[in-house]
Amino acid sequence: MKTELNYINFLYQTHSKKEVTISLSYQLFGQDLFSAPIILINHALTGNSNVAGEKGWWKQLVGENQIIDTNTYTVLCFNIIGNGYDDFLIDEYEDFTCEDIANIFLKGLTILNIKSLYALIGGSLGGGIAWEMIAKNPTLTKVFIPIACDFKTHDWLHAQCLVQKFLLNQNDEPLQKARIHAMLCYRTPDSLNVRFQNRYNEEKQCLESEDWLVYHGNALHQRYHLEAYKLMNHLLMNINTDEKMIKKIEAQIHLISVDSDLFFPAYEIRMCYEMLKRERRDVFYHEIKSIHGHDAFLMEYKQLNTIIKNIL
Ligand SMILES: CC(=O)SCCNC(=O)CCNC(=O)[C@H](O)C(C)(C)COP(=O)(O)OP(=O)(O)OC[C@H]1O[C@@H](n2cnc3c(N)ncnc32)[C@H](O)[C@@H]1OP(=O)(O)O
Ligand SMILES: N[C@@H](CCO)C(=O)O
Repeated sequence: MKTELNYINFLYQTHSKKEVTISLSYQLFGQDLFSAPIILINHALTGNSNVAGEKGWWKQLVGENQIIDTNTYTVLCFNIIGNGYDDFLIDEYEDFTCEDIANIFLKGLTILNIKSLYALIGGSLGGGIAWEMIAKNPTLTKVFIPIACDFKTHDWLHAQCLVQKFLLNQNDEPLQKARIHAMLCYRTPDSLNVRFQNRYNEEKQCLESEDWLVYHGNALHQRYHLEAYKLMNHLLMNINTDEKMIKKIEAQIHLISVDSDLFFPAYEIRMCYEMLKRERRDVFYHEIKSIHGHDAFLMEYKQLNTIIKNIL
């Protein structure tokens, strides 16, 4: 399996009219390019191009003999520029929109000479970027699987990202505090209450739920850059795919929601399904049942794997 980082360099003008030199990094897994069907996976908020293998963030889904089987497919994953995984960070993060990232990924595909994909899959923010990509190129892929995301950011998600922005722009442990707030949006009251049952950690003199939140704040602080988190939050806050264009998408579309997702509520994704269904036949809706909320797409692998196995 190939896991080294590769780079594509080009000039790009952002929607805000800034000329930037882009060094788009990516990883390939599985079969050699052009020898097998290509699946592009767009990573989620704090993910990266390392989707499979020992440290792969989606190794429960992608890899040898996994549902997205690298014995069968070429799996390609770009890093959202500025995510820091390739040591590249962006200070002026508000120069970029989700549409820019979609343009940059599409340009990357063109430079790699990839004219079409077998499947385009994205989770959360990665799914939002995938929506923007496919709206710009409706014939890009045969199968489109956006997971726990929608083609636009709705008000409640925008509001939570605004709180994230406030936390990220203050000086007292900005990344840790923002992550703690975000964890509450990725989960649900039931997820925490059922799991922790008000248990108290005598040694640490706090509730176990508090210790868990603090752990996740510190864990992200150790593995992630503040600048990258500001950018990802800004992108999540501004998914805004042109609704007229999504009706032109030619792919078979499989929308996957989580019934308890607070970020991208299942009813919003069902509304998108119903809108698309009025125009066409090959659109399908799947729902993960979980008490865990948005992060269920990183936890409920039995369900996710069954859904994706039946699609591919
Ligand atoms: C696309 C992407 O999301 S990128 C990468 C995947 N995402 C992340 O890593 C984001 C951060 N991680 C998470 O949100 C979660 O770990 C998930 C969604 C991957 C899994 O959630 P859960 O099943 O609830 O796992 P949980 O948060 O309890 O534990 C994860 C790890 O933290 C550790 N941990 C959790 N709470 C504590 C604590 N209070 N003290 C010490 N360690 C802790 C666990 O031991 C576990 O370690 P392990 O991975 O070495 O086994
Ligand atoms: N919890 C995941 C998904 C958020 O959408 C992450 O940190 O990337």
